[in-house]
Amino acid sequence: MSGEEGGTPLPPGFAVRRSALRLLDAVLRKGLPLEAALPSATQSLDRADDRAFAHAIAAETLRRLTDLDALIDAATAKPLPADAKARTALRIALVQALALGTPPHAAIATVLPLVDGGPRRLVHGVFGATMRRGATLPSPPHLPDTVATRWPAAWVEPARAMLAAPPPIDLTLKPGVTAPEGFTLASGHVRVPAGTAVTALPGYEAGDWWVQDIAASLPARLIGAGRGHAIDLCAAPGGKTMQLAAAGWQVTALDLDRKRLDRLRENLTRTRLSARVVEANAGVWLPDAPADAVLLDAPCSATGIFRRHPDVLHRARPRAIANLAAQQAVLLAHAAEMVAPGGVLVYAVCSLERDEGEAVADGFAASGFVPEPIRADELPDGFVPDASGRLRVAPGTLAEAGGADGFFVARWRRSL
Ligand SMILES: C[S@@+](CC[C@H](N)C(=O)[O-])C[C@H]1O[C@@H](n2cnc3c(N)ncnc32)[C@H](O)[C@@H]1O
Repeated sequence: MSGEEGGTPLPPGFAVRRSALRLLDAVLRKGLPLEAALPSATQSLDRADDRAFAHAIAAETLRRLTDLDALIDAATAKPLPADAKARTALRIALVQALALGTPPHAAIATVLPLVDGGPRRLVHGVFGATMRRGATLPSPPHLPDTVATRWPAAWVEPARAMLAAPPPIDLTLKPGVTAPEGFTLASGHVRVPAGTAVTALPGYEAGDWWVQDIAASLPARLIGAGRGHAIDLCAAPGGKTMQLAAAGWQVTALDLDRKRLDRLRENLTRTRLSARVVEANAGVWLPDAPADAVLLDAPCSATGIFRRHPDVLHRARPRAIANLAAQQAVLLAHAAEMVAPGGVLVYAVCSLERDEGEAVADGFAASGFVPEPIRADELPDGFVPDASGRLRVAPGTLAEAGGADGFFVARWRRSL
């Protein structure tokens, strides 16, 4: 037994489920990223494997939330409120029994102490009825209705398929290094299978490469090689900074998050690359002299990385997207002030939301800037610019090779 509550012994494993419930509460009620909620939601768990299991339960629940809720709603006469503790407890019990291989008796016994009285009887009854009728979870999972109706219809089935499969891991290589064994989608790139322990791969200690989805490597690829000054705005943890430094630029890497900048510095140290690191707000800071290239990888809803972080599908609500879009427009206008005549400006977001991508680029109107259309021959096979020379990486891209994160990239040149 793992303790007592009100004189009743608690079953082993209860504390893990309580942490999973706290994680789901943090994401679904408070709108926090799952990763950010981990330290406080799992602080009562001493063992790393318990913390990892609580994380896995919460992540799988978020991946399958729409289908879990459909099972719960099918078994309740009156729908439970979205934020009812009984609904969250049921989600945790059902996801374990139907997706994570936990024996049903353990799945229910470990969540029942999360709820009292009537709700406890309800959780017990709904779980039992659902299991007795042999319910299963569909594969691939369904997207939340809000997302499925907001995204273009053609994205929905490819996105569901992406949600079903663990994503492969992409490595960006420093020029001239010997690549670890893997599949190559572009020059300077290797794809290794999902779940690979990357720190054990050859070249990790030597800093020959870093983890970066192929789509995330495109904004810096579209700046190319150069000898001048490049400013990487919103740079941490430094994937694009390392690309630019490896491509010959003198890089200024700026971010306002000190902890993420520490990770950027660690990444530079491991890869033996260099950049000037600045802790500042990209909406306020200005360089001493304008730069030859400015890359703005703006803060966004991150819906493009939903297959690694399914919480984004539930946190990207319309108001949050509108607020981010307003912030992105301000940051882009300020970034333009940092570009020297003749220099290049690249805007990128790992978002699948039109409002954060195409609409922000449409609204950019700094004088002296002309669009520099992205050409198909600048992109790895499988990526195609749109008719106006901007790049939308949508669900379904590279589907046969394991997919790619969602991204939007636009490019301008300062003519004067
Ligand atoms: C999409 S992530 C950047 C990923 C990074 N470019 C890379 O390739 O590794 C967005 C970053 O923006 C930073 N950020 C958010 N608002 C900012 C602001 N106003 N000024 C500077 N950095 C900001 C966040 O701390 C976060 O590190």
